[in-house]
Amino acid sequence: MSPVVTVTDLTKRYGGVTALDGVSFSLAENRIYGLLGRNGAGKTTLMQILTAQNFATSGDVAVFGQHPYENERVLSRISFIKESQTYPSALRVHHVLRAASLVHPCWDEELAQQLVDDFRLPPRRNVRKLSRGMLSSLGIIVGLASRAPLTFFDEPYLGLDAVARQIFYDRLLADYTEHPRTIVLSTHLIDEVSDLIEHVLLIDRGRLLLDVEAEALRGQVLTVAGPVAAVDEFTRTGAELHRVLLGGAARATVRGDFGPTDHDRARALGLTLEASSLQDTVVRLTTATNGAAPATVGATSKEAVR
Ligand SMILES: Nc1ncnc2c1ncn2[C@@H]1O[C@H](COP(=O)(O)OP(=O)(O)OP(=O)(O)O)[C@@H](O)[C@H]1O
Repeated sequence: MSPVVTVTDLTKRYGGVTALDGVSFSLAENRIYGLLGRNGAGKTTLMQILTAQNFATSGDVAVFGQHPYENERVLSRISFIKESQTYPSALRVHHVLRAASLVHPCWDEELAQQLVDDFRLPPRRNVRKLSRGMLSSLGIIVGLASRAPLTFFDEPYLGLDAVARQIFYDRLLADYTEHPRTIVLSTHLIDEVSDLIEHVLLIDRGRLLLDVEAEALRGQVLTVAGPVAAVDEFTRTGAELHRVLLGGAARATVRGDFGPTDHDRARALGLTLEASSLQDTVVRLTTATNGAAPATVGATSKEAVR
């Protein structure tokens, strides 16, 4: 099946700032992607280019097999929900939903109304009078009810409380299960979405660090803990990303091609072994690339980054 998005050697420079640096990947049909990375990594720039709201400096993008710029056939199949979306101040909530229904051919009005109830949005309230979280809810409703074959959520939940965020995750998963499509979710709340994400794209300083199935990643990055000598022995077979020393004990995050025999090996060495959380993996990978020098710590809670 041909990819929904193909990005080839994409570079974007803003003057002296390289926001994207030779990025290549593709997005398959009917998957949920997590687009992750630290502040300033280049995530928004990438989504802007894919949705024709920004220009590449070099490289190619194809969306549904075509260039997205001024391409109505492509753009009508995309929904892009941004952090801090603004609306013309004269509009009320129901006006925004009506306008969105006109530009998104797959719009589902019943779903939109159900989400308005779920998020307790007052339909007749002027958008200027919505709270910060209510504005985010409105964006999320547009993103879900548009049912676009390619949907981008760029940090969609500024100001949204924990209950509303959970409603978003639940409704997204339920609707995606019934109406599969390609969804790209960019977020810093990695733990909250780790069960939703099927494929991870991790960007760091404009470069693609990871392009991997979430399930495969879970087996590749492990946290191993126990006596220092035993941890040293175990980590010989992987790339160590991070270590904490506590007296004679160590806790290390290690990346490698691990299998069942490694779990037996850890047990034989008297070590505990567990899969790192997605958030921990992202933190370790994006701090390990700083090239920070290893440090030694005593029996404190301070961390030594390798
Ligand atoms: N219009 C612009 N002019 C100059 N530099 C820009 C512009 N837009 C973005 N940048 C820079 O490009 C880099 C990538 O920014 P971008 O907004 O894509 O990152 P991000 O991963 O979305 O960050 P965040 O998670 O903080 O939203 C940053 O260094 C940013 O300062």
